[in-house]
Amino acid sequence: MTTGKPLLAVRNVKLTFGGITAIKDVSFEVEKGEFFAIIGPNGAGKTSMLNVLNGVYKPTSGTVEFEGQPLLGRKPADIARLGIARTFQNLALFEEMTVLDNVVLGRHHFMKAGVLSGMLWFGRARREEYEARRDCMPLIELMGLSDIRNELVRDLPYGVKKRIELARALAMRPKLLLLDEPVAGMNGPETAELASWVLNAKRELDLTIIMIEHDMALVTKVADRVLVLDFGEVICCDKPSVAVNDPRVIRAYIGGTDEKVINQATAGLKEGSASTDTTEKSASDAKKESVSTATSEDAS
Ligand SMILES: Nc1ncnc2c1ncn2[C@@H]1O[C@H](COP(=O)(O)OP(=O)(O)OP(=O)(O)O)[C@@H](O)[C@H]1O
Repeated sequence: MTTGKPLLAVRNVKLTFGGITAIKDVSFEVEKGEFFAIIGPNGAGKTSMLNVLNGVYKPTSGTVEFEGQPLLGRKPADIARLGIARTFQNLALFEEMTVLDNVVLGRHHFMKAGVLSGMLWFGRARREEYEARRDCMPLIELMGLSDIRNELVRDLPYGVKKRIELARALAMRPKLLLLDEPVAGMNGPETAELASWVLNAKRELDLTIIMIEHDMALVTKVADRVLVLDFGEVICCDKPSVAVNDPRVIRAYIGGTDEKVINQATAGLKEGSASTDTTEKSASDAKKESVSTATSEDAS
């Protein structure tokens, strides 16, 4: 983690939809290199916040700065060009295209010829497409997708599809990666595996990450800090080990004050922070796998 100016500064952001206030006066900063999580009960304003950060929603008031530059008023594509990429809760891959083609799509906002002529494969588009494919190969290797790069996405398991989506976001060469519930719908081993790929990519590509996630076990394992929202307000912003002990956080999750229920909820929240062994081991395995893949491809 670095000191000095934050990579991202969100100040006094408010967002309303008609009579509904989704975000109320939210402020926080994210340092370069941080793994920052946003959690909170359903309807707390997490997705709305992510949509503000990548320009889909324009807040009613407040400011957002990325590397000292104002983000508000910019279109999502401009924000992507500045270095903020995003994955989605629901898979948004092209099932009838190959793994490589899907990842290359992440490069298209850098290309001048446009997606359609790129697909039709002529003129400048042909050269740009070739360069985009070449640029994506190290990422394909880093994400352990080399062996299946020419397979159709529709034939692949869900966990691999999530990894492809991650690779496509990385193809945008982001400085800040926004992850929207990356392990939603996954079981324990699938979650641990995807977490290892995310941590591997973060380390290798020097990324800063903001992740929305309901899985507290994952949050406590990977996040440096966690912002807890409830009804659009910040109720805690601290290390996961501190957040899971904060009575406001526990109350927000269980919606009551009964001592016995709070103790049970506390135990549940803390479970995730008990050990980091599985994720760290998997991350190191993932790294080894990607390095060995790259080595064997180089040799052939
Ligand atoms: N486009 C919209 N139009 C109207 N209301 C919206 C819109 N988007 C979000 N909201 C409202 O804003 C509030 C916050 O929603 P948001 O989706 O950001 O919460 P969340 O924390 O991401 O919830 P979940 O965990 O269920 O995804 C909710 O009351 C929601 O109904």
